[in-house]
Amino acid sequence: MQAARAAAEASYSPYSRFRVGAAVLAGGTVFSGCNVENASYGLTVCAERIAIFTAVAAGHRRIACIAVACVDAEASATQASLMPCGACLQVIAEFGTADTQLHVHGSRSYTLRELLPYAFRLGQPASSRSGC
Ligand SMILES: O=c1ccn([C@H]2C[C@H](O)[C@@H](CO)O2)c(=O)[nH]1
Ligand SMILES: [Zn+2]
Repeated sequence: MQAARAAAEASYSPYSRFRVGAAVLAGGTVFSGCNVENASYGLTVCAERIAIFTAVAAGHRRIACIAVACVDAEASATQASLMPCGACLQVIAEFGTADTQLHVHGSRSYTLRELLPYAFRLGQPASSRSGC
């Protein structure tokens, strides 16, 4: 959670002014990311996916857990629904397991099973595939 909060400081969020940071534990190393927005709003990528893709780019295929922090949460009227979005849950499903813990905004923790009980999967998970 500390790494997630630190990562949020680099958030590029001039449109939403909503700074989010995420940190994943993979192979004993913490990889972090922040949300990166775009003038073409739909191109925005969440902090969670940046953190996970950074871990994958470093050679990891399995994430142990993920923490997400929004440093602007206290000022936000949407505080009650600060949960990872569906796209990020699907990406967590790709590299985690049903038991992967999500530590959300310092409030409480959830398993992926709780938040995405019916994740879409194609055969073997990415982590156990050989080759690419
Ligand atoms: O779990 C979340 C929810 C939202 N955002 C980002 C996307 C966008 O930049 C801003 C507002 O939705 O927050 C994240 O990074 N992670
Ligand atoms: Zn997301």
